[in-house]
Amino acid sequence: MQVEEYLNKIAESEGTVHLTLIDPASQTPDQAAEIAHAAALGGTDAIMVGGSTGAGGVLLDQTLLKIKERTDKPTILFPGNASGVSKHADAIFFMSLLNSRDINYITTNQAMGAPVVYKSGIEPISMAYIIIEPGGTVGWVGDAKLIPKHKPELAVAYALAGKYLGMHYTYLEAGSGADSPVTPEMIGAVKHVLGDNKLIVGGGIRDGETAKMCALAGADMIVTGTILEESSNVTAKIEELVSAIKK
Ligand SMILES: CC(C)=CCC/C(C)=C/CC/C(C)=C/CC/C(C)=C/COP(=O)(O)OP(=O)(O)O
Ligand SMILES: O=P(O)(O)OC[C@@H](O)CO
Ligand SMILES: [Mg+2]
Repeated sequence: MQVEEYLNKIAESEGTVHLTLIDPASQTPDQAAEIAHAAALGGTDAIMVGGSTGAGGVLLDQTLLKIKERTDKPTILFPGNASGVSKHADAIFFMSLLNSRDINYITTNQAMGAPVVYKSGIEPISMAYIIIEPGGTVGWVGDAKLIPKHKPELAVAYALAGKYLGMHYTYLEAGSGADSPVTPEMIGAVKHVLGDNKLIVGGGIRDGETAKMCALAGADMIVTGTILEESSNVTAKIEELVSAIKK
């Protein structure tokens, strides 16, 4: 089954998907594989692999190969640029940073990466990637015109643009390690206009309560990365997050 279909079925049947983000630049490939294995034991639905700086090439390939040895969960590339493409993944969030000022993050990296995706046969999942205040590393690297935290109507405008451009998924990104996630108001307003299109929320989600708030507000999928890099018991942390968001 295609990864996009797999994720949609979980969102529709279990309420919300949990996605584990692993940044290849944050640990060795073996350590990344252990995190992925522990996350799978905790009930995560898929493993996203990507980072905004230095997460491409051999390190990315090795990280994906080691993860594949330790879990059968699908691996989905979360690319920081065209070097974030690898044939060793199952799928790629083929994303455009819609509120970027820099064409390289709107279409150029995508055009440079597309032939590699085509040749590798990995599954592209189209995505509108929208950066919300504070934005973190990705907001700086992607030169985003940050959407104010308390202006849901601006996020709605970009989400609708992505939908009308044919992008299947919409990602509201507060930035890795953000001190607080996107607000429930913004999540609800965006999900309302998306209808069946899936909404992903990530950035600053550290516990089950916050994840539940995002899910109840309308998020179809929740991403956590930093908290797992910092956690001494990844399986327990994932169990906390998953039990909070599943029906
Ligand atoms: C589809 C293709 C081939 C490329 C898309 C390229 C785009 C649009 C990238 C968006 C901008 C960007 C830099 C995205 C990176 C996404 C990501 C992995 C963010 C998390 O970055 P971390 O490296 O974890 O942040 P910290 O360094 O703060 O932990
Ligand atoms: O690292 P955290 O804060 O969990 O954010 C996950 C993802 O949204 C980062 O791009
Ligand atoms: Mg990171």
